[in-house]
Amino acid sequence: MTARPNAFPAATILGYPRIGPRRELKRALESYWNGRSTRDDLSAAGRRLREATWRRLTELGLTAPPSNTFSLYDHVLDTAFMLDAVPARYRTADDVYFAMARGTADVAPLPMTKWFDTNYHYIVPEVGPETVFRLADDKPLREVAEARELGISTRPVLLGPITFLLLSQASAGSPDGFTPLHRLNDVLDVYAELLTALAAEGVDWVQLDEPALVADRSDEELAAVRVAYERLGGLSLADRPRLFVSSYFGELGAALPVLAGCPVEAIGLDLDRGHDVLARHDLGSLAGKTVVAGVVPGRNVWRTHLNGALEALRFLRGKVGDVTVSTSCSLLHVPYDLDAETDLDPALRERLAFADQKVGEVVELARLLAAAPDAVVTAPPVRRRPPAPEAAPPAERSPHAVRAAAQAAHLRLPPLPVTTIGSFPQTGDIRAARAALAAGEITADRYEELVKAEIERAVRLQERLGLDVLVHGEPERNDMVQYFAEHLDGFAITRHGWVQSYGSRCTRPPILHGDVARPAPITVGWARYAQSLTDRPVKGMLTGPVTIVAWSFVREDRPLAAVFDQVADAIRAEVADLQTAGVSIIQVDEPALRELLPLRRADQAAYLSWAVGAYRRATSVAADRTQIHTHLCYSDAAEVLTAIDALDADVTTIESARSNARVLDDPAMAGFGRGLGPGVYDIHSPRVPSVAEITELVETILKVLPAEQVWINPDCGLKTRTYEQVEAALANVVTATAGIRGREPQVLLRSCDN
Ligand code: MET
Ligand SMILES: [Zn+2]
Repeated sequence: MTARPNAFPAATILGYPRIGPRRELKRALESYWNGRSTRDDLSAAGRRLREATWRRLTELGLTAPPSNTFSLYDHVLDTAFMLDAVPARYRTADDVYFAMARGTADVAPLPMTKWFDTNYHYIVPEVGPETVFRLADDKPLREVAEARELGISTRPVLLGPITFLLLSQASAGSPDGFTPLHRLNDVLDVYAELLTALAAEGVDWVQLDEPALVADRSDEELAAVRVAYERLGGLSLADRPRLFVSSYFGELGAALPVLAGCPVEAIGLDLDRGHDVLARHDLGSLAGKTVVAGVVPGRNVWRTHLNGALEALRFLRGKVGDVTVSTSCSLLHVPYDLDAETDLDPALRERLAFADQKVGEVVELARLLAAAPDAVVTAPPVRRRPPAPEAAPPAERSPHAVRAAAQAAHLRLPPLPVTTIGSFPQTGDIRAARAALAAGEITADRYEELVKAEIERAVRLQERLGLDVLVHGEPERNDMVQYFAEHLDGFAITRHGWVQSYGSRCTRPPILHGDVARPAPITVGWARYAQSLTDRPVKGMLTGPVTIVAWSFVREDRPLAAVFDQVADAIRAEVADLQTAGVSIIQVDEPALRELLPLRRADQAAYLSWAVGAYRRATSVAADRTQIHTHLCYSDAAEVLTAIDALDADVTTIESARSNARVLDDPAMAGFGRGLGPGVYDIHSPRVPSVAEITELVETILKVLPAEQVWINPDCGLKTRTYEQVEAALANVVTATAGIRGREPQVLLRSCDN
């Protein structure tokens, strides 16, 4: 790869994981938060990780690797901090940055939400008319200098101004009609200052990430894109580095001609998700710019089909001239290195590429592209997608009214039944037992005894507190998806495949690589044991097909809809077996229903119909008198309410305590015709809600929903809480419910309870 002066490197990546190959950052953060180390220790840990990353990327063949892709918590938070968008209430905290991320004893943290359609979560900045922007932190410059000391020049990566503002929320008290985008000009002042400072440091190129441009954008937003990049690109090349605006997670759509018309030197296209862009007639408008072609998928763990990628690169080169090989997005969303996975089946390993292998792929593709400079592909390469399967119509259950009557007669529950979402606290003992089993230090029989003891503890507690529908507490599960993946054919589990979810939190997504099937019942033994301990109904507890797929790395050689159906069939077999074992209530959780929702509205209906189809396929084997529950964790359920409704579960539990049941203000919510349990206990906080608070919340709910539809439950599972907190909180939930039942018995009496 010979460098032309000021040319963009021939191969690059948009970003790299930062948590550390052995989760070093997680350890460093947690030790700092627990007061076991200093801020300096934490900074030193960060420096070591950055150094290791730049050295590794250089060794793998990248020139000018990206910098400023590291973050102590989140890159959106870093951007807010850098621009001094720090709400006043955090300014007096000892550590302002972490106060915004995690809150303090006095102030709640900024909200956190999902980064587009990934499992990464970012901190939502707050921007108001009063925010005074200034360049308050020089992190991008510091990282450039730090790398240079190692003899490595880097390309700093910044979150673009448009995406930053579109992801921000208006601060409380902003006037009606205000949106953060109204502050664009002020934010651009700071970006301009930063660009000038970077140029003074000798930086050649800077990357501005604008993933928000792959979602539907209004004319006003597109106009803002033009304003931003005419302004920044309009700076003279003495005062700024060359600008590379990267888009990812989909196609640029209407933003493509806008960006193409701006004085920026390079534009990044996601050719994995946005492969169809190759057929666009306006690609020629990119001539004269460097096109950074994201042909190596950054979001999955599969090897790239090098021939197909090369064909796309050659076609693009024929259209636009200067082409660089890249990943489709940052590699933040994949594990570091396949070489660490020595236990994986070699045949599967052959098919996989983690971050380091993907770096190898971009380098190899750049070599192949350069090796035949005249090779041009003239017709846009079409991606050979596997054919869509025949859509099998979802099997139907009887109408809800019929089921409700059968269930009422069978279950004979009191009005406002009290239940929980599934998990009880995961004690240190049960985690230790699982580790001991994995290490071969205890036998499977001993492990079973320990799990049974935990189940009994949870069941006895629920009986003593007076809950109406019990759970077994899920002590046997390390994670609600991994547990099922470990028991189904077609999945592999990695050892070190951690991916950052937020802050210090990581998940290890299973790899769904083959045909999914259930070789044997998974949960039936535990469910049967739990039910044998009590006369009250104990819910069977399963993870739904959509969530299993959403939280795994999924094969791409079959259509997604077909994969959903296979997973659905496995769960359906489990539902059938639970039912045969005498379980009368089965909960099939779908907390990830919204996660795979496509970013563009036009694609959403098709996704929701597969997702809903898979859920119904999994649950429609339930007899009328078997009550199907589902659980979703978020409060803005209204967004996918039609889909939730279409799941056709008999009872749906959602989060609502955190938002004071505001979820019910949505008019759509009032039309929801089946059982609904808006959470009355916020399990995300160690606080124990009082009887009065819970009573008030239930009363708010009863103003909107007919009492015979209402269930009383926490917001989500209890696994992250302690037994002490859970016992106190659930006791208050039961007391509050009993008070309300006592007060309004006639209203609450169910027609079937005569
Ligand atoms: C993220 S939703 C969690 C549902 C699961 N049944 C639990 O209680 O833990
Ligand atoms: Zn939940």
